[in-house]
Amino acid sequence: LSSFHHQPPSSPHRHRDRSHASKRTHWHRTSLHVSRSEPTSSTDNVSFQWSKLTVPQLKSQLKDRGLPVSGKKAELVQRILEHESSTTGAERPQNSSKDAKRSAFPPPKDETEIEVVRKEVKETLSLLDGLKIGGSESNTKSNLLQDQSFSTMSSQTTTRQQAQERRMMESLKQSLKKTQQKSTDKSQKAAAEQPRKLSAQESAHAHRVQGYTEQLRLRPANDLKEELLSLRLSTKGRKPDLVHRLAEYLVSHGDEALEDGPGDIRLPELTKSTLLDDIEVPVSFAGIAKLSKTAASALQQAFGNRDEDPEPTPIQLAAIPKMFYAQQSAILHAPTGSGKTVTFLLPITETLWQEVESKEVEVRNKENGMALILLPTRELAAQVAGVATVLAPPGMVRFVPRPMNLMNCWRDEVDAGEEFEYYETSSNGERPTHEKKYKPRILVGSAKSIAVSLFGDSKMPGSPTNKPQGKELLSCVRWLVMDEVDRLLDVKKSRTDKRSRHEKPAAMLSAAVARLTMGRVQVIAASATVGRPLRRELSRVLGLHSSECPETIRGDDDTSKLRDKIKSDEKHVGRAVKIPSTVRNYVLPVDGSTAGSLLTSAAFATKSILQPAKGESCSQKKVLVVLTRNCDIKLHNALGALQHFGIRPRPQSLLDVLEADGADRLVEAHRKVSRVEGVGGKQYSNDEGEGYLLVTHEDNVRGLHLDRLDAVVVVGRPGSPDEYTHIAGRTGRAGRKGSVLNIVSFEQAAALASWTKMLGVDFMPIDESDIASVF
Ligand SMILES: Nc1ncnc2c1ncn2[C@@H]1O[C@H](COP(=O)(O)OP(=O)(O)OP(=O)(O)O)[C@@H](O)[C@H]1O
Repeated sequence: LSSFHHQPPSSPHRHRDRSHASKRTHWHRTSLHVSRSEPTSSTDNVSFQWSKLTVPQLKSQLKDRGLPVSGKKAELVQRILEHESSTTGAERPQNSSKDAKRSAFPPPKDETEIEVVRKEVKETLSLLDGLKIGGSESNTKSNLLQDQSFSTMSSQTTTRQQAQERRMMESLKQSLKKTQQKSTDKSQKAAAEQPRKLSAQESAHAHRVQGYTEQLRLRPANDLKEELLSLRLSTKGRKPDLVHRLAEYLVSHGDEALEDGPGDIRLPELTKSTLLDDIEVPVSFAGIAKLSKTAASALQQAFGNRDEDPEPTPIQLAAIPKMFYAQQSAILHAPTGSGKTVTFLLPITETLWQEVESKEVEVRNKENGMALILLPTRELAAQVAGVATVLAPPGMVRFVPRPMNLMNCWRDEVDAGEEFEYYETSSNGERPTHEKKYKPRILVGSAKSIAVSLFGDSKMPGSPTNKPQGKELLSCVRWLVMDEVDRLLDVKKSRTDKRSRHEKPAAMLSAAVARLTMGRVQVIAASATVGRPLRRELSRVLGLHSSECPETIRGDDDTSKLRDKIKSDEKHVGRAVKIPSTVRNYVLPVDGSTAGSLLTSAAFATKSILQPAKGESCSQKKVLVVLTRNCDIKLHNALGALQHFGIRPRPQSLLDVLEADGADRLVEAHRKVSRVEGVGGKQYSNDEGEGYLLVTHEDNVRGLHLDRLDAVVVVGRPGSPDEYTHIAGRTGRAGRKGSVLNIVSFEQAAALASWTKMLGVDFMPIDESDIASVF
């Protein structure tokens, strides 16, 4: 033993020499066998041999030597080596059996060995378990695991057990080898079968699926699920499954599906109008809806000229047939000033004209179907009511300027009867017109006025309209229109945004209409800014599953190329609706972000824009100044400052201009500013050449049409890119040119520039001295 005390274990050729092992009664485990017959003097070899021991074995060795057992394996080995080398040279009582035992290559304790074996067995078993070896092995395993009381046995029993265990180990290893062999055989077989070549068609298919997969992988799983739902495909599985399912569908259903990029997967089957397939490509209003005489002449007068019929805008072309003939619900998504108002009004007014002219329809009052048109502001409601009045059968449009008893809409005029005759001073004031007038069928108002009229609010003890009558009224609704729908509903931009605790008036009204009509209502929503969150919210308030949300119909703004476009590609509809290309966007950065500095710059800039051209006594420009929420400037302060600078025409508040005492006067006043009278009837004299300067707040400009507006001066940065779209969209409407001048601080100018890509516009910096020449 003493000759071996510095010898580390040799390579563990287990059981090689059974007779030898059996002689060493205190060495039980093969893993620790050391061949005394092969001593080595090389230090490296010694270290190598020690390092072949497992950590528990090394620790046990250290313990035996009274050395610390902490540290990494290398440290343990090092510690033993150091100890061994120090003890080798040192004088020590060789005869002491205790020391001999300690310094000799250690006969480890039985327990340690047993622990080691147990660990090995466990590892092998788990390996086998992973390979799912059959019943006999698992039985062995359970037997083995049950038999765990090694440490308490006598050394003899332990030896016997260890021999038995060793045999089991051997058999387990054999099985392991066999299984491994089996699996390699299998994979070799599979590999041998593989080289079947894909046909050209199959590989093209695989290639296209791969292409789509790569694009779709970038989309969030929820978007993919939404698309799958809208296709009525299963949404089960993990994201790769969803991607593959969608990619397969897209490949088998045509490439148009991804024309707009994977960001907004649009599928031909869903966007294609089945109606348009049967109709010759229409380029006139008469082609897209059966026009009444009134509408035809109004549209001709407003949008046509002597030689040509009026052309519908892309959104009118895409949406009117679906809404009029197919009575389909829709979300109209088109740029500002693209004619969405006529798009949603025409299907309603033309259906009413048909009913009026039809002899079959007996009842011509609200029970036959009402239109409820909701707008975010009173002024916009007045504007829409003005257009509707021109297009609808006389008397059918009722504007709700403030909360009121809605039943008065009918009571005021006549208590009973289908229709009645009335005299109205014709618009040019020459002689009375003798016309039939019908009972109201179209209610137009701000969502708030109508909701308070029906449900009351915290300030009113009861609702102005009798509740059962209000319910009856809502159950008669056949068309529910929400213009500027993203403003009317509480649209959460992200899933983490919190919805306000109270429902918005439009949400309450739509939910009530959907409930009372049992979903038999044609919903038309419109805005220049429509996104997924809006569709989600709309589905929610209507009580629909997201797959049943009304189809989004889009129209781009290139009216001039309309005819060619439709002929070449009927299915294509532009994806992102952006600020019209006719609008130029300028930025005037201002030193300092205080209200005072912004206002002063705005006043100077407006004065420059309104400078009369050579030969003009006064400016003919039409300018709107919009005060954003974040500039924090009060309307009266802005008006005061502009007056102080002596700007001509005199600045006026937009709302004051539109404001009038009484509903009809409001509509009238609005007509004067907006020239919505252009749709039909006479032209109100708005002194073609005369310019104006209107000032208003960001919240009030949504949807308002100010005819021939040349420029919008935006003071401060609007709240969001969507808001900017709506503000800038007051100019450059219906194909006309327009300019927007943003008066912002340097920081805000940088923030504005970050919206460039999103809005699809270039913000051009401009110097104060260049404004007069550019505008
Ligand atoms: N087919 C047409 N041809 C020419 N002009 C049209 C046509 N249809 C509508 N217009 C005119 O375009 C202008 C803008 O229309 P409208 O107010 O409906 O825009 P909008 O799409 O509702 O815009 P916003 O999103 O700002 O509310 C109006 O003056 C309208 O009379």
